[in-house]
Amino acid sequence: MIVAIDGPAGSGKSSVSKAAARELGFAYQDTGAAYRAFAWYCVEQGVDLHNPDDVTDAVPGFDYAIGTDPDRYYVRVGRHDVTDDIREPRISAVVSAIARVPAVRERLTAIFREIMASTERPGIITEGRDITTVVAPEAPARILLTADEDVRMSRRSAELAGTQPEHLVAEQLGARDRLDSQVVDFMSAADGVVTIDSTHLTFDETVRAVTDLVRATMATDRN
Ligand SMILES: Nc1ncnc2c1ncn2[C@@H]1O[C@H](COP(=O)(O)OP(=O)(O)O)[C@@H](O)[C@H]1O
Ligand SMILES: Nc1ccn([C@@H]2O[C@H](COP(=O)(O)OP(=O)(O)O)[C@@H](O)[C@H]2O)c(=O)n1
Repeated sequence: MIVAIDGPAGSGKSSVSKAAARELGFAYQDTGAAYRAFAWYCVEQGVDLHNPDDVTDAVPGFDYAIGTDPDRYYVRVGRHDVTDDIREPRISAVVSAIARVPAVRERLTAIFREIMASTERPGIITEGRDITTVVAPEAPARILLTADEDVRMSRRSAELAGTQPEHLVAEQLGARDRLDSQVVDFMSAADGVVTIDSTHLTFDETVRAVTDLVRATMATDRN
């Protein structure tokens, strides 16, 4: 059972997908982590992030691993555990530049599909920006998770509490969404994609909306 979830930054994709996967006994795949890990790798290698040819040349050397057990999340590049490093503002600030390079999207999409195909659990929730439209458009359950921009910004500020001034977090989030929107459309639901708007929902209510939809889809599939 493949569950695809897309949405803008701070809409709750990672936290909600992880909690829903835990409840359903599913695996959880965070695809944004792969883009962040590739950005980290390019920075380490001294690649000019704004030169698409240089970024493309870095693709074959990218050795990536991610934990898909919602209780054992990790992200590795080669021998390096980059789980925390990829969340740093210096990576958030440059990830959109590498995410627009076609060779990067092609390679990462292939990795995402391999991970979905090899899960040993009864299902996997994969979340990102283009999962419902490009990576797994055939998934039986496809969700666009949204929330009003000011709500998303204050949730992300709360997560980063104290590490960065609130206005900076909001500016970076808005700038990243604008850049990312030039490459994939994650603000409107494609045909057959169910929108869950969490603006007025609690976290638990949002998780419930996802698990209810997945269970209903599984019940329909059985009949
Ligand atoms: N109703 C809600 N739905 C989703 N997330 C919520 C909600 N209320 C609060 N949050 C918090 O907002 C944050 C969303 O961040 P995250 O899951 O990283 O989003 P994304 O992966 O889309 O960037 C989390 O800290 C989450 O706990
Ligand atoms: N399927 C995806 C997932 C992420 N991304 C890119 O990866 C970046 C980081 O994604 P993320 O999901 O970790 O970002 P947050 O929403 O958690 O802040 C995004 O800003 C996009 O540039 C993408 O292009 N396609």
